[in-house]
Amino acid sequence: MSMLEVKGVTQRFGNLVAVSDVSMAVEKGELRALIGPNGAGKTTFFNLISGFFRPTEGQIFLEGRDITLMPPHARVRLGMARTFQVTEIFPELTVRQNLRSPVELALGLRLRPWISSADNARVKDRVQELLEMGRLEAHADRLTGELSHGDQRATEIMMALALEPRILLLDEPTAGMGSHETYSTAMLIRRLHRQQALTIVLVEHDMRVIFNLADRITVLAEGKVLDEGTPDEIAASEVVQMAYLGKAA
Ligand SMILES: Nc1ncnc2c1ncn2[C@@H]1O[C@H](COP(=O)(O)OP(=O)(O)OP(=O)(O)O)[C@@H](O)[C@H]1O
Repeated sequence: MSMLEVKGVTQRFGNLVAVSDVSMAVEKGELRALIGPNGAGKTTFFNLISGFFRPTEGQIFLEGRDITLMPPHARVRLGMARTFQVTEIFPELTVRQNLRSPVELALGLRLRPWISSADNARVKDRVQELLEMGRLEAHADRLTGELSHGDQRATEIMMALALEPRILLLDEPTAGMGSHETYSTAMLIRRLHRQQALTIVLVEHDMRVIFNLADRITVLAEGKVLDEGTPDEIAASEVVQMAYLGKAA
């Protein structure tokens, strides 16, 4: 059974068909990249997967369960976590404080009026583990808003990971970064993918990141799947070169 299966999904906005009859299956432990020119429908498709939009047509399954009509928070409970193009951290909190809430949520402690010292120790240990995994220990007690763009993004990715997702959706994780930060963010994603055997779907514009990280690539153009395959297959694909890279094969 696939981790994520999208069947014939269409999203219309009035007369505009942003996503048109798209199907895609992502297997457990796979890192799938979604690429396509501007306006191809990548963000819309991501919003459909994570539940921010309900498709006009089609169905979406998470580990065989129909989640098409499920709101985002219910998908989170089933193990789907997402980061956004614009980082969603609390800049006035430290990195450690930012990580605490999703850890409490994952441990089922979020709505408790008080937390026992044993539970508090569990939260602290898990936060520490996430800081280490994200290579953020040195910044743990700094205000997140004062960190570099790359470290803020790493914090956000670790906040998503704190929810112990089975599938992680990353929306342009290297957007707005210089080459050094892009590289370290790509390495973080690779480490998490390998060490945690995590299924990841990412939308990304940076071709080096995509071709270095992805197991498979789905290319969208004008709302449709233009091609799908391994990085080598996509690099050699004539339709992709014609439509996406804008040059003759
Ligand atoms: N909420 C909306 N209402 C109306 N039209 C929308 C909406 N969201 C997206 N669109 C349109 O749907 C099409 C696909 O947009 P989308 O943002 O999904 O593409 P994209 O591949 O993510 O582009 P980019 O790479 O520029 O982010 C575009 O023509 C866009 O203008």
